[in-house]
Amino acid sequence: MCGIVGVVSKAPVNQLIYDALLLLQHRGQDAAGIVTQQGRKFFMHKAKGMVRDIFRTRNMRALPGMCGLGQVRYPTAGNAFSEEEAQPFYVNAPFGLVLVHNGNLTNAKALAQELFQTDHRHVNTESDSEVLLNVLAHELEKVTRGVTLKPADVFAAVRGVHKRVKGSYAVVALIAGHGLLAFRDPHGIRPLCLGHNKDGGVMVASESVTLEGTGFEFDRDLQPGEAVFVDLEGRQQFEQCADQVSHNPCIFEFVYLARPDSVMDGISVYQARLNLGVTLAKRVISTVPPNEIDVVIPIPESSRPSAMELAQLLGLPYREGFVKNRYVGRTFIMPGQGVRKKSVRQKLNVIGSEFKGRNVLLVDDSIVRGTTSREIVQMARDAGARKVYLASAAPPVRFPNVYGIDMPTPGELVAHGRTVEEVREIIGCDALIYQDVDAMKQAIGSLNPRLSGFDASCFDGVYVTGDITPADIARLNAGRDQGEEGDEDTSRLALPNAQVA
Ligand SMILES: O=P(O)(O)OC[C@H]1O[C@H](OP(=O)(O)OP(=O)(O)O)[C@H](O)[C@@H]1O
Ligand SMILES: NC(=O)CC[C@H](N)C(=O)O
Ligand SMILES: [Mg+2]
Repeated sequence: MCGIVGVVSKAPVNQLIYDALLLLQHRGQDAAGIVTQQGRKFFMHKAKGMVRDIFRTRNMRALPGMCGLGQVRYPTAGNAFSEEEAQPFYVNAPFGLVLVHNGNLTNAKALAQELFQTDHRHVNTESDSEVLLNVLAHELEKVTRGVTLKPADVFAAVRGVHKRVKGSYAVVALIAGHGLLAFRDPHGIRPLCLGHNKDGGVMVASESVTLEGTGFEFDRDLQPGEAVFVDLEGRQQFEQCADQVSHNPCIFEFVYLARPDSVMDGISVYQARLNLGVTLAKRVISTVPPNEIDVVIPIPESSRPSAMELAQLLGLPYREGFVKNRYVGRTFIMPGQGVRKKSVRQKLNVIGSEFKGRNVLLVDDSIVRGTTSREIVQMARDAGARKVYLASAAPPVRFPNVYGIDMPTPGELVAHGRTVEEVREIIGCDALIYQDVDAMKQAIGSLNPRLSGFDASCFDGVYVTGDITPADIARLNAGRDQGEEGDEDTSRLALPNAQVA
């Protein structure tokens, strides 16, 4: 999951896109970039790091124009350390195109070959997003003649993209001198919504909080397979460009990725997390009698709504036992296990008095590699807790994700091939309570019965785009360079977060 945004406005957009990217920072901490367009010319600045570190005043001044797009990157393909794989990507023909992408293509390797051999296009990085841009460029080239461009041509090109590309993709692109294009994959796995402001501006963004936080009004989510073309006057045209669609948003967005103040595909992320707390409370009762629990403590940040609701239902006190250092970013989306492990201790510290002599129920939104839980349980014990119980608002993460969440190999998932009891032993808690897969789907799905279902592949192993084989997973993972503990690169990557202070 990355965060993407695009704007067509009647005023300069550089500051607006910067502000939008700050509101999307939780979706990607590794790199960021902005492109603006003035006349037929694009202006770009992109680099590794957090938004605040990348854009200095001189960079902002060099981004003129009244339309543009931006991205914050959380790498799930190619090389996490390569500055060249930061987005946006640019190709010069046809017209001049720039693109930002949230998602992950599952056939990027085959497409890259095809682009080279058949379409005679050169892809210069390992990024699937650069492949996607070149497929779009090729499809656009096929349907256009001369230098004029009609929305119908753009939609025909998106049709071509849907036919060739597999996986998940929410996309925003600029076509030089013509306008902004945005589209969503036919399963609607990754989010994308649209809004307007009172000055005639149009914005597309990954999350509704981006619109709200920048003075835009939310109009609607883009539908799976649908594309919108916004010309430079702000006129919008929509078209369904996929032959077959289903609506299966990624359930992990509601569990962890998105901000709780966003509404996605008709579902309030906050309400989804409250509902998960309700169903988790039922699981807790059947495992640990509530009178054996003295206090419920959330593991900040994302678990708070679920923990709060759970505590209220069980009639238990809800207390803050961990203080988060706000200058350390989200640990799960950091590349490299070494950085992640170190960051949990840097990020969270105990308030000892909440633990001493008590039986505590810690609540997290999810347990993925177990990095956070292992450290946290030990910290609770060191602070004098008598019993440490742990509850997860999501079910065990047992399968790799191929749609834009960085959990590519089964081996790194603490619950893969293990029973709950085996995971409990590894984490070192006295009882481990997981959410149930169907209860999770019901808790969130009940908030929008019109959905076809969810992509819940990391929990149930069902891949909504069709069968993903172990060979596909191995192929998608090959070439990933995420660094290992002690790598020079990984320690370097920890710096931007520390420097934000
Ligand atoms: O089992 P793990 O591999 O450790 O991953 C799961 C943890 O990572 C996330 O926290 P993170 O610190 O990224 O973000 P948050 O502050 O939003 O909770 C998530 O909320 C869990 O706490
Ligand atoms: N998580 C994402 O959406 C990442 C987009 C793209 N696959 C990249 O690695 O840059
Ligand atoms: Mg967390």
